[in-house]
This record gives sequence, structure tokens and C-alpha cells, in this order.
Amino acid sequence: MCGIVGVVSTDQCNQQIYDSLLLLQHRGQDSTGIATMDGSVFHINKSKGQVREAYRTRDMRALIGRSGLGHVRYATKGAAHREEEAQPFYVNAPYGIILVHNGNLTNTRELEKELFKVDKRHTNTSSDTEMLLNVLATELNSEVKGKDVDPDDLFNAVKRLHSRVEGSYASIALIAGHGLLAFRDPFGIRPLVIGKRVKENNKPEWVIASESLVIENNDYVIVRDVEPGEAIFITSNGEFFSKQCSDNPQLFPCSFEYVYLARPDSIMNGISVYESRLRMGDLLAETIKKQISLGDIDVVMPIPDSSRPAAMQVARQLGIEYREGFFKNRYVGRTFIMPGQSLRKRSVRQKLNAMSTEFKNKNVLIVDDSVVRGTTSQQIVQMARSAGANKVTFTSAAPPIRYPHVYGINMPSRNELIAYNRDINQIENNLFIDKMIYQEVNDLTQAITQNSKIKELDLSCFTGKYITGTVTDEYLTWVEETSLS
Ligand SMILES: O=P(O)(O)OC[C@H]1O[C@H](OP(=O)(O)OP(=O)(O)O)[C@H](O)[C@@H]1O
Ligand SMILES: NC(=O)CC[C@H](N)C(=O)O
Ligand SMILES: [Mg+2]
Repeated sequence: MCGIVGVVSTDQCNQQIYDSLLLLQHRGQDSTGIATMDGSVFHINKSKGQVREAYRTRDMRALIGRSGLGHVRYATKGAAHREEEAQPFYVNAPYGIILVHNGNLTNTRELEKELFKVDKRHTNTSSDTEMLLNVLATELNSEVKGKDVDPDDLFNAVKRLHSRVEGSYASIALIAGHGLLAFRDPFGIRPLVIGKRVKENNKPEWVIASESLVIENNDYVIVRDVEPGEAIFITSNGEFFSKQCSDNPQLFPCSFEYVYLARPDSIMNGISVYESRLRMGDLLAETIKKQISLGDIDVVMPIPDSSRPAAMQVARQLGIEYREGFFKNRYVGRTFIMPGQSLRKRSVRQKLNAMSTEFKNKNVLIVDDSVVRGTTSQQIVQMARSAGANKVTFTSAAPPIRYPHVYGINMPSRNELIAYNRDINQIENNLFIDKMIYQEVNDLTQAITQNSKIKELDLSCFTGKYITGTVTDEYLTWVEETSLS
């Protein structure tokens, strides 16, 4: 996943984009970029690393314009550390388009060929985002054919893009001299939400972002989510247009956003991420009750940060004391979204420390939001044991992850997954724990969708059922062989 934001303002918008990217940092730490639009001129700054280190004062001063967009990247396709693959991506025709993307395309092999052979377009990186932009540019070009662009041209281009592109894409683009275009794939896999505020001059200002906390933090009001398959166009003067561009839109939001990716203070597709995590804890507690005798447990402990809401509820529902035994170094970022296994491993050690007073001779029930590669859990258990823990029961607020995630989370290879081809006993042995307890898939679904209009979720990494047609076994093998580690 990545974090994206787009702004149409009545004033200079560079600082607002910077602030928004800081709020979205948890969605990507590899690289970042900001583009602003001044009339029909784009000003662009891209850099490796995190937002705070990326932009100097002189970079910010050069980002002039009242409309703009920004990106924080967690690479899923292409190279994590190549500055050329940092977003936004730019094409000069038609008009000049600059684009940011959250998601992952699953038919890049076909797109690459088509773009080159049929559309006669050259892409210079292996980024799927560069392909997405070139498909948009091709379709818009054939729509406008020399005349000036109107909202319907853009919507027709997005409609044609939907028929060519597969996978997940929440995307925002600036069309030079015209305005801001945003669109979401027909399954709405990745999130995108619209905010608005009206200043004294009565002119509306707009923000579109991956998460609602960006909207609230900048004193905008949440208008609504961009619908799956829908496109939004906002002119540089703040005029708003929207259209459903898919023949068969169906909402299948990514369940992993609620489990781990999103900030708890965001509301996504009308569902509070925090409340869904509390419910994950409530339902996990029911499963725990069925599997162990509670008299054996002395304390319930979260693994900071993301499991805290679930762990709190587990403790409450089981009537067992909640203690914080692992301490987090606040200067180390999220380890799961770091590139490369050796960096992830080293960082877990730097990030978390076990306090021996909390573990000595205790039977602990540890709660994490998810166990993916087992990088965190393996080290956590070792830390707990060396700190003197007696029995270690490990629980996950998400079900076992046995299948790759191909819609914008970098878990491409089955063999990396701790639950792949292992039964519970083998997982327990691998992690050196006394007991492993996972959330049930139905309970996860209920925790997320309860009290909401959402009927379906993308649960592919838990179930192996992929909602877009092109994800076959052959595709998954190709992804494994060619992907980022
Ligand atoms: O099994 P693994 O491959 O280790 O992946 C799962 C772990 O990674 C994430 O933590 P992370 O440190 O990224 O972020 P957090 O501080 O938000 O919990 C997640 O919360 C789990 O703790
Ligand atoms: N996680 C994402 O949304 C990544 C976007 C895009 N696939 C990239 O690798 O840059
Ligand atoms: Mg964690």
C-alpha cells in the first residue's frame, strides 16, 4: 500500500500536501513525492526515504501552485529504492499528466506489451504506476483528438482504462491547466475519500486522500468515499464533477487495511478502523476461550503498535490483566513495510524490547494484529523467553496468512509466509511457542463489516480467493519469481 493525497485549494497548497503525507507515513516509507500545478506548469520533487528527511525548505518553496498531489511509497512492483520509481509519474501528452497510485496491477505483462506494440508508448521503469499513467494518457488522447478536454472525456478515458487494467488502483492525477482527476478500481480494493471546506470567499476547497484522518486534520469535512469504479474531476476553480465509469462496480475493500495498514483513527468505507480492531479483539477472545483454560494465563500483552486495540479487548473479555511488557523505540518505523528481510529482522530488534519484570515466571498471552512472515513473532518470543516468561501463548487478530497478497501489499511469495504449508503444530514449533491461536475468517469478516453496508471484503491472503480474474496459479508463480523480497 501507499498513501496518496490530492488538493485543489484557493491558496498555495505545498504545506498542506507535506502535512498530509506526514499523516500518511505509516502507509509507505520507501520514497515520497509532491507535485504542484501553477497554471499549466508542474513543479515536482521526489526523493527516497521518509517525508521528514525528503524535503528541504528550498524544495518546498519551489513547489508553487494551488493544486497538487503527494505520495508515500511502499513498493510492490519495481524497485523500492530507485528514485526514478518514486511517485508521482509524469507524461507530457495529452496536456501533461502527473499521477500517483495506491495499489498493484495484476496484468502488467499484458499491459507492457500492449503499451509498446499497440500504443507505441515507451515506459522506462518496471513500475506498474508508470503503466497505469500511460494507459490513461493513451485513452485520454484518443478521446480528445485535438479539442479541449471536458469532464466527459476524462470519464470516458477512465471507463476505457477500467477495461484494460486489472488489479487494484486508487489514483489521483493532475491534468495540466485543467484540474484534478481521481478514480478507484471497480472493486474499490484500496481506499479513497473526499473532503471539502469552504472559506470566507465561499469558494470550495477539496482534498482527496487514502485515509480520512488527512481530511479531518486539515479542518475539512468528510464528504464521502470515492465509489468503486467512479471517477471525480475537480477543476482548478473548484468545480466538482463525478461519474460512475464501471459497468459492474462492486465494493470489495481490502481486509488487511483494517487489520494492519490503516491508522486506527481513520474511517474507511464508513467503518471506523479502531472499532473494527476492538471487535477483532472481542471475537478473538471467544476463540481463545474455546481453546485454552484461562486459569493458565497471567497476563495479556500487545505487540506495539498495531495490536493494541485488539489486545485490550482480549484482556477485557477474558477478564485477565492487560500489561505492556514490550517497549517500542519510537524512532524506528513500521518493520513490516521495510524493504528486504534482513532490514526487517534487524529493525524488530531495534524497535522492541522486553521488560524482564513483566515476564519473569509468568504465563503470557501475546496478541499481535497479524503474523505474516513471522519476523516479529519469532523475535518477540525469544525476547519473552530470555526475559523469563514461563508459558507463551501467541494469538493473532487475523487468520493465518497462507496466500500471497497481490493487491498492494508486499507479500508476494508463498514460501515466505509462516503459515504456508504448515499446520498449527508446525507453526508452534517454528515460533517456539506453547500454543498458537488465530482469528477465524468469519469472525474477521464480522469484526470489519458489522453495522456497515459492506457485504464483501477482499480476503485473498487468508482464503486464496482472488476477486480479479487474472490471478491464476501461473501468475502467482511468475510474481514469486520476479518480485521484491
Ligand atoms: O509476521 P511479520 O512478517 O513480522 O509481520 C507482522 C507484524 O508486522 C507488523 O508490525 P510493524 O512493526 O510493521 O508495525 P506496527 O508498529 O504498526 O505494529 C504487524 O503489526 C505485525 O506485528
Ligand atoms: N503499495 C502500493 O500502493 C504501491 C504502488 C505501486 N504498485 C508501486 O510499487 O509503486
Ligand atoms: Mg506490529
